[in-house]
Amino acid sequence: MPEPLISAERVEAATGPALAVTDLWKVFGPRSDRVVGTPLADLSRGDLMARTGCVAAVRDISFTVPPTEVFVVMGLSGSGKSTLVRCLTRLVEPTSGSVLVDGEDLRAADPRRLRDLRRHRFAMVFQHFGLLPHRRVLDNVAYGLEIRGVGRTERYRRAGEVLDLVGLGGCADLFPDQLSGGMQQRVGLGRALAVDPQILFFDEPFSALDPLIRRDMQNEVLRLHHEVGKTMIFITHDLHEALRLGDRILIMRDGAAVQIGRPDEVVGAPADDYVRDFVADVPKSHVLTIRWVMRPVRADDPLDGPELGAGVIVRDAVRAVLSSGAPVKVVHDGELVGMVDDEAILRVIVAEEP
Ligand SMILES: Nc1ncnc2c1ncn2[C@@H]1O[C@H](COP(=O)(O)OP(=O)(O)OP(=O)(O)O)[C@@H](O)[C@H]1O
Repeated sequence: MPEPLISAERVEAATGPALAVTDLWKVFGPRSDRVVGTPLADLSRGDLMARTGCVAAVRDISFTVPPTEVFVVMGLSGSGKSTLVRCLTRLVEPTSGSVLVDGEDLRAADPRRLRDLRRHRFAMVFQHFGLLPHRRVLDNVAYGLEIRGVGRTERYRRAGEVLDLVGLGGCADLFPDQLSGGMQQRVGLGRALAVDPQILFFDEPFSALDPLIRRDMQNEVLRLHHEVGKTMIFITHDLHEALRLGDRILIMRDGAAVQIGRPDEVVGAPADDYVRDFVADVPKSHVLTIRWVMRPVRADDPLDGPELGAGVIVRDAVRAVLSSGAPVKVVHDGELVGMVDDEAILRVIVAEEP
């Protein structure tokens, strides 16, 4: 029987985190193994370089990613995003720390096991699509299955299914250079999805696309995520992309994690001035939930007005709040947790006026 696009057993088996990263370091340079655990590790990047010639590309990072989460790693150029994500598949060897994939210690995997994991559990989507120019779109999508030894009929069947999923149903027989950049990246997405990976890694996949196509592709990722429910690790240097796609965002600076949080947490409670500056221009009403603008319930509050969930985005609550005669009740898990009135909503909207 052909494998389904998403294997149900795997979803059920994945009860723990899909990925657990603890105290991860990557130091490049001479005698890089002599930095972590010594006072050198506390030096700034510049001082460490001056003293030892080493770069701490990833500094003591820990996080876990539950199954099906979209986890975004965001930071400026040189902040260590690519190195971090490469450590998660051991394309770069971590200097210290641990990486567990579905509970399995990745650093303990021998080369054979590592190859197996890369073929069966991980898939990558890169900025430069990495398509095989002399192969048809269908063969490009089927490539990972071919490497796995899946028979021709089955891999074409599966590749055809995935092409439909990524909106390229009519393009199977074309060659990559007959497609636009956005379509080529859809092929890249299809190729990654075809192998039914446990974790999909995206390394700045849309940076080379123009803004409209880029937005299209972001929507495509959201749609596909909704349909296939994969765990996704997505690198970007674009805050807006991070806020649109991420269930949670890890913000990196000079190799370290400055903040890890949901988009509303990053915008509503920036961890420091660096993050505050980053999010200063974000339209708050597009990201903050009403939890961030509600006030405590007062004894004299009328409780017969409408109610909204605490997770509703402010922008989506404007009409309900402004058209209600009474303050709107904010509920979470069936409990009344606060009230939102016109004033709170208008304060957010007015603050966005240029
Ligand atoms: N192989 C390497 N050898 C030495 N230093 C490296 C190596 N790879 C990366 N670095 C350094 O590590 C730091 C982090 O680089 P990394 O590429 O991970 O950052 P990034 O946030 O992904 O940046 P970009 O968005 O420009 O790719 C940089 O200072 C970089 O010069």
